[in-house]
Amino acid sequence: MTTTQPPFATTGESSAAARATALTKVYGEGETRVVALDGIDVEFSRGQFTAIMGPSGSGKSTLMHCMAGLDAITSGSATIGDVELSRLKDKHLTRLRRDRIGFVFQSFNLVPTLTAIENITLTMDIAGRKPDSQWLDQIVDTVGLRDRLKHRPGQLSGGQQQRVACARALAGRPEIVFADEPTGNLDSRSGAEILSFLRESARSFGQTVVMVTHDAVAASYADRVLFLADGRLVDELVAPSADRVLERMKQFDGKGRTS
Ligand SMILES: Nc1ncnc2c1ncn2[C@@H]1O[C@H](COP(=O)(O)OP(=O)(O)OP(=O)(O)O)[C@@H](O)[C@H]1O
Repeated sequence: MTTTQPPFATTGESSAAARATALTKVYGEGETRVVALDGIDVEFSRGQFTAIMGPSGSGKSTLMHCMAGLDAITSGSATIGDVELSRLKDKHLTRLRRDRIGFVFQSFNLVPTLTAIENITLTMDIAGRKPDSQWLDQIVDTVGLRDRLKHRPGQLSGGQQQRVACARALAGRPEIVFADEPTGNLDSRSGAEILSFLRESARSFGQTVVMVTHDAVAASYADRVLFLADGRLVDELVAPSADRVLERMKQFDGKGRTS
């Protein structure tokens, strides 16, 4: 069997793990036309943990979906490493998502019939990639799952399930991890563990992480917070505290516009 090099193999020279340039996303047309993203320019540097905040409908999920190749963009560009997503055919986009991007969802999205360790290595098993056992060990220990690896999701608490999902996201050493409200279904203690892990993965492992959240405390774990309103990037806080994030959020009115 011959294996072909994926078209998204890159030199690794780009300093940013991901980048949006004049990224625009329009849904519908005519009366139902919605400009969800309106010319976004943003860079996600390697090893940086970024939180995305903004009022409901401001475009947070759309930005994440477009950057992760889950939604097609209308104009501009979205790149992972040096790869322009809009140039990829579906098959290659699927492969890029599988091999280069890690996902953590609010609802964990684990396979109920598989054990924790089988869930963690599932993506690599599907890709036919052999997990790096030393790396796996390190992740499993960092998330504190060593004694739960043979448990199925139904035998784990929500926090433990989300730790499995985090380990799964990092297992293949992806270019970038996208986390969509990862603590939305967790109590504050379990949430804090997940957020500490995401922060630690950026600091200790150089993992690039982008997280959408509504929670100022969650955002304060990030290196920086981006604020969206009406599909535009309107502000950024570096080394945020929960108080500063809350203060900034108060400047949005109920319709999601900045005051
Ligand atoms: N599939 C779709 N079809 C049409 N409009 C959509 C679609 N997805 C999102 N939108 C619209 O795009 C805009 C941005 O939505 P998006 O879900 O990205 O916002 P959000 O900031 O993630 O909101 P929330 O905080 O409520 O999850 C909204 O006006 C939304 O109604």
